[in-house]
Amino acid sequence: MELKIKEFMELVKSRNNHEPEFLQAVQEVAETVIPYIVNHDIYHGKNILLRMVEPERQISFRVSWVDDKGEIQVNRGYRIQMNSAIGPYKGGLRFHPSVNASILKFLAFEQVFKNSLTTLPMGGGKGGSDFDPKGKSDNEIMRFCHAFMSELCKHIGHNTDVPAGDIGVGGREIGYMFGMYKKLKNSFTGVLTGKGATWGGSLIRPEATGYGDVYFAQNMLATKGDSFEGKTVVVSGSGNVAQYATEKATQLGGKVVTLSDSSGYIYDAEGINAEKLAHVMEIKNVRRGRINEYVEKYPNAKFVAGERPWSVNCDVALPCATQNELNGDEAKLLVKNGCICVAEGANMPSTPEAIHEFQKANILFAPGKASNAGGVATSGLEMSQNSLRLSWTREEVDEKLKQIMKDIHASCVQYGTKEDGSVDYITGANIAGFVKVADAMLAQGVV
Ligand SMILES: NC(=O)C1=CN([C@@H]2O[C@H](COP(=O)(O)OP(=O)(O)OC[C@H]3O[C@@H](n4cnc5c(N)ncnc54)[C@H](OP(=O)(O)O)[C@@H]3O)[C@@H](O)[C@H]2O)C=CC1
Ligand SMILES: O=C(O)CCC(=O)C(=O)O
Repeated sequence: MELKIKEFMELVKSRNNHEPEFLQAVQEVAETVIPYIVNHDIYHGKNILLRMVEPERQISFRVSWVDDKGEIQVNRGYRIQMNSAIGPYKGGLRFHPSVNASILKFLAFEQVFKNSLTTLPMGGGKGGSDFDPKGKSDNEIMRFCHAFMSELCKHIGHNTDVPAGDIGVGGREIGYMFGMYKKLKNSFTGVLTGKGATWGGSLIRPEATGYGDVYFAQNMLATKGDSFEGKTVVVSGSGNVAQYATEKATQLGGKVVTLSDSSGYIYDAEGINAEKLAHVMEIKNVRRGRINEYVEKYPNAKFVAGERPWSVNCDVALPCATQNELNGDEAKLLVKNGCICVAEGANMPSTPEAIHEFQKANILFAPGKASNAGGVATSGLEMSQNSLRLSWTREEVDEKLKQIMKDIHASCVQYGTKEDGSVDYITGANIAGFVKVADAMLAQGVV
């Protein structure tokens, strides 16, 4: 078996040698899915996984725009259309200076499995740009989004590829991109999700990734007869996912004591309650400031510059910032300090060494492709509402989201339960995600 995995990875490496994040994501899937393929004759001789690691289409394009000083700026835009076996390509757009083909391919690859897990008919894709939104004026953001969409619009469509937000892309950016798409195509369609509630968006979509992450952790804790009540929770990030994970964990009786951004983390031993979270949202979503501003209003809290929050004692950890933000040593520290549950809100935030530590300690660990799938699932619900030309209430969407997270948890349990009765959520998520896509690919032949 190890030889098969090694041979497969050597082939993937030879084609994608300079893409470490992509190789990391593929390695994790290969280790869990190849043994499953070996034991299931229907997949033999079909090279399904080899087909799945090759994007169906990879688009890269120039984005030229004019900044407030009148200077011409050039960025690179991308869309990776990874797999459309079970539905139109679906996945977010990331605007961050670190964006490159490796990062977007890892995200698009994971998206294929995640979207399959949601139970909804969505293929996988991802895109974005190396554009840095930090410090840009609102007009500069608008001009960039318009320029980006003036090319992307040629490659997407409500039945072809439906992008959404990710790091650096929220409601504001989706609005500007939607406006340009509509103008260029002269057509009002559900081509993007994460739209405003009055122009085709779904209620609960802004909350969905963070809420879904907490619902997933709630399901994991329930397998041990446990809950969020009275738990100390460490959250990283302070963007969309972190904010709503904090809100839901608090509503369920947990006490969230940290949030972070790329400059460091804040620690508030008294807990980040609803009022304090509203202040974080004001700092981050309105003033677009830094997390250290929190301690100006709440001086009992402290700001730790240049560090991540994983040394803080907790019962539950929710990494909600970015990939590879939690390493092996930090995982060891979390376990040593009593953490019993880690549910990834971000995509691939734990390094392979960190995952190894969590698995060695046999604590509850959920990979992002399962635990953060609530965001894209609610995007799927937004697409359904757009097709029906209807809007569901908050309660209706939240109920559907809860049920989807429960179903994803059940799929992980179905495919990931080990002989000793514990659940390997990585194996469960990868195999459950794989089976649906692979079966569709088999049915559709070699295309
Ligand atoms: N939005 C969604 O619906 C979904 C998002 N995700 C994933 O969740 C994660 C967070 O996304 P989201 O909340 O939407 O993004 P936001 O842009 O709203 O927030 C990102 C947060 O992560 C921090 N961050 C980003 N890059 C780094 C870095 N290199 N080092 C430290 N901190 C960093 C940011 O800090 P700073 O401002 O300093 O950069 C910010 O606090 C990502 O991994 C994303 O792929 C997954 C599923 C759906
Ligand atoms: O809602 C979507 O389509 C995208 C969400 C996303 O990018 C993700 O799940 O990582």
